[in-house]
Amino acid sequence: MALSGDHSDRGELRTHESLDELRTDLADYIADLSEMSVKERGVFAVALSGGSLIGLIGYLYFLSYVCLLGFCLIWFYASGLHIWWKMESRKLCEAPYNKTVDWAKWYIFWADERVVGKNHDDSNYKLAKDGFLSKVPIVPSHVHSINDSVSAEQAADDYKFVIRQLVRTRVISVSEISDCPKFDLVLLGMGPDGHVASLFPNHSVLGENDEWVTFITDSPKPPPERITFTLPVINSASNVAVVATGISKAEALHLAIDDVGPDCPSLPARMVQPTNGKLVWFLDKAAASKLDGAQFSDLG
Ligand SMILES: O=C(O)[C@H](O)[C@@H](O)[C@H](O)[C@H](O)COP(=O)(O)O
Repeated sequence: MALSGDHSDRGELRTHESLDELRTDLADYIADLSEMSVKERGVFAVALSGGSLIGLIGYLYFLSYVCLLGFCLIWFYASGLHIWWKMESRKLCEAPYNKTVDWAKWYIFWADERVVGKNHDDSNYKLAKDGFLSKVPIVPSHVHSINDSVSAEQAADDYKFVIRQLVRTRVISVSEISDCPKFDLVLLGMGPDGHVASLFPNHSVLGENDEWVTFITDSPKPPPERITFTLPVINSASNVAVVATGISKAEALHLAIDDVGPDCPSLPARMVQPTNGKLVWFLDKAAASKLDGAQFSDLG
């Protein structure tokens, strides 16, 4: 059973009993936004991040290897668990969404990317391609990954250029308030330190207000070289979803969401505050365990 509630100005909280439930709710949420955006604008421009998020909308590639080893798969089927799993969980790349979502209208971007080759195991593009993009009929030319053959600085510049072209042609909308691109949806994970995209605590990049996309070469989470959307771009989106699961995220979520006074104003996850858009947090019970004051109500 999912619990949902608004948390003052920190957006809507959706806390789930299990990852299967979270997956299904996230898939419904994204499918609904896609439908609305295609109806209104004819397209759906979505920015992905890396990390466990992709495993929740698609598959984590390494799981295939595990299953290929045989034991897990045989046990899974022999025990009948697969029937329960199919009933409880729906992923965005599976039925019914693989048929009902208008994939041809999707445009894919990355809110952050590691500056490595596209075939490198650290690549967020590879993670998304293997686990999600290759499972649904998205038009290959609508997938905008970074230039992986140049420096981090150049890759950020090139990505800005690509985004600017697509803002001109209105594939990506533009914010009425700033001149920032306005993505229909920015999907973020959150690290145990409260980082989102590649915006890390106490990093100077948090103060970058002029650029749409910037780069870092000293990421505390490897690999060190990354490009990232800046806060003004994330906060100009029509919808921002932060997906965080597991007990390791609990303290950072408390600092990002609860009323903690002036203690944590510069925690990156707390700085996610869409100006005109909607912020939704997708959590499991472990991640939500240190939140206080949340008014939950049954989603039914
Ligand atoms: O490329 C990256 O490293 C990510 O974009 C990063 O921001 C990630 O989303 C968080 O670190 C959460 O990752 P987990 O969900 O795996 O903890």
